[in-house]
Amino acid sequence: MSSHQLPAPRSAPARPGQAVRVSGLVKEFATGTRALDGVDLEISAGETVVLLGANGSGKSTLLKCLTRLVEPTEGTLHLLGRDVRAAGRAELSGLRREVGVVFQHINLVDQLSVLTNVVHGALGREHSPRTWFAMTARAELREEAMEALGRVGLAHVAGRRAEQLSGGQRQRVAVARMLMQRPRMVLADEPVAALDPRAGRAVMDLLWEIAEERRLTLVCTLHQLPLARDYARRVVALRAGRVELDADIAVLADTELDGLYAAEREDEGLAGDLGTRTAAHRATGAHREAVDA
Ligand SMILES: Nc1ncnc2c1ncn2[C@@H]1O[C@H](COP(=O)(O)OP(=O)(O)OP(=O)(O)O)[C@@H](O)[C@H]1O
Repeated sequence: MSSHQLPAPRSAPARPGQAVRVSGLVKEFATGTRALDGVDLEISAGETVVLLGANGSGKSTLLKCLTRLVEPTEGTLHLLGRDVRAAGRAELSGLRREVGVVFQHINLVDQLSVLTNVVHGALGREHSPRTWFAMTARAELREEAMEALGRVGLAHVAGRRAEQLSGGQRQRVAVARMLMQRPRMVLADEPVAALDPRAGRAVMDLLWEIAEERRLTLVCTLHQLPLARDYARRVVALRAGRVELDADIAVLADTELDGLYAAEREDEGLAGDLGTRTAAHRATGAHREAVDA
């Protein structure tokens, strides 16, 4: 542990039905950048949340801290009912298996077939050590992978090499691979940033439909406000490592959403308005719909 990392304080366990419970989360990188500066956030199991905020506001760092891909500096962190900061290596690996990730940069293995890439999504589920080749040969996994490819509308490209696919198809294959993990929760970090509008919407449709079908908790960072309008219900916005807004998007004016991307020097007035709005929503509980897992 580096000198600026404090031990995790003991905290009350997460409530049943709660997927994420973050309190006072701080991440200070070795460079001195305080990417997260006291984030408090609760997400119910089965809830979908869109994370907004300007470049550098801390969205990716927050997602990475949730599974300790980035080690938090301070604060408490519960995910799927477990104390993430107290988790040992085995518990953390188990937790990561339950969390599917979809990133902007799609890391398929180009030289392998689409089907093989999808089969490899089951790697984390395998308890006995197996080689990739042995796994790929297993009929039941290939069948399940074909079903996952069917779910994302790409069964017809199963035999092609991944390098032959378009960006939109690759991202849908990444979703199929993530399904093989049988996750309880999905973290999507700008999943459509590199895609054209039509392909982007196809991927967003898939993520939202799958989350609903399987009652998955979904946390998705986005930069495109029109997409946030069309898909989000609850939005959480970060600014400079803090939660600036946590509200039902339906009640937010376009100017309020645009304001999240305003230059720092314009922050004062807008932050005041948004803070008030956030507090009002918290008070009524209107921003959150609990769905028991
Ligand atoms: N590994 C790192 N080392 C040092 N600083 C980092 C590291 N990763 C991120 N940062 C810094 O932390 C801050 C938050 O970055 P982060 O990537 O979380 O923001 P973001 O909201 O996801 O941005 P974007 O929308 O551009 O992806 C930025 O100032 C960034 O430069």
